[in-house]
Amino acid sequence: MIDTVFLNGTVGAGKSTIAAALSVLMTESGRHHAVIDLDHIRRAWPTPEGDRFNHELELLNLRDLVVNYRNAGIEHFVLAGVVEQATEVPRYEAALKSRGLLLCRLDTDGATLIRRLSLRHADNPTELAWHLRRAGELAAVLQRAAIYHVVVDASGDAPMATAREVMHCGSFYDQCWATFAGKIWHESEHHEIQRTLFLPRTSAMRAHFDV
Ligand SMILES: Nc1ncnc2c1ncn2[C@@H]1O[C@H](COP(=O)(O)OS(=O)(=O)O)[C@@H](OP(=O)(O)O)[C@H]1O
Ligand SMILES: Nc1ncnc2c1ncn2[C@@H]1O[C@H](COP(=O)(O)OP(=O)(O)O)[C@@H](O)[C@H]1O
Repeated sequence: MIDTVFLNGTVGAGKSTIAAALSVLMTESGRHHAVIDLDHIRRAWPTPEGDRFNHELELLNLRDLVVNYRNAGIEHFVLAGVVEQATEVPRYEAALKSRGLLLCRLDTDGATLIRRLSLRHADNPTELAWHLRRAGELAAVLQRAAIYHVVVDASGDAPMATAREVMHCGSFYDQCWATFAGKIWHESEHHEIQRTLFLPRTSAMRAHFDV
């Protein structure tokens, strides 16, 4: 059973924005949940050598936060962050004590990414240049790694619509989680499974998750 949605994606893809929109949907459907923006719990300086994004500190912080959230009755988590390698997924699951983590990659087209980042970093050209460069670099890394359960297009201007699409996908995977035991599909397998399993998605998901 899925209790966590991890929004993965390149810099500026819309992870934080869609996480906030998912929180609205989860509130409306009565799910006790917490949103954790992983950027916020790894921001510290200096960073250890060989871990420029403070990944290890992020996982330690996550583990401790989750204890508090769970003690407070939280059962579902929405994470916004970056997973570059499949080997990191079980580490997140362990930190969260998750019974099912849906890894959702948000894809945003290049022109939209540039527009969003240019707005977000309008006051700092150095920051803008860093984020634009890293956005392209990380998008390529994530494409190559091809680790996800679902990919959702986040180029649109309506975050709630994108969040609904994520929820629909989550519902679909919830229904076949026992069969696939959370397996993350690589690109080739994914297309095969999409052909056979994505067909009942619309009606099954809508019935379950529509808000
Ligand atoms: N591997 C990996 N792990 C974590 N984060 C990653 C990674 N690669 C890139 N990013 C993205 O880098 C962006 C820079 O983060 P910050 O501006 O917070 O700077 S800093 O990391 O604190 O120095 C920030 O971009 P945004 O997603 O736009 O916020 C991070 O998400
Ligand atoms: N659907 C959207 N429509 C319009 N602007 C968006 C949308 N999604 C994100 N943005 C804007 O784009 C920028 C990057 O989004 P953000 O959620 O911060 O991405 P990430 O967390 O992946 O870096 C932000 O300034 C945000 O307000």
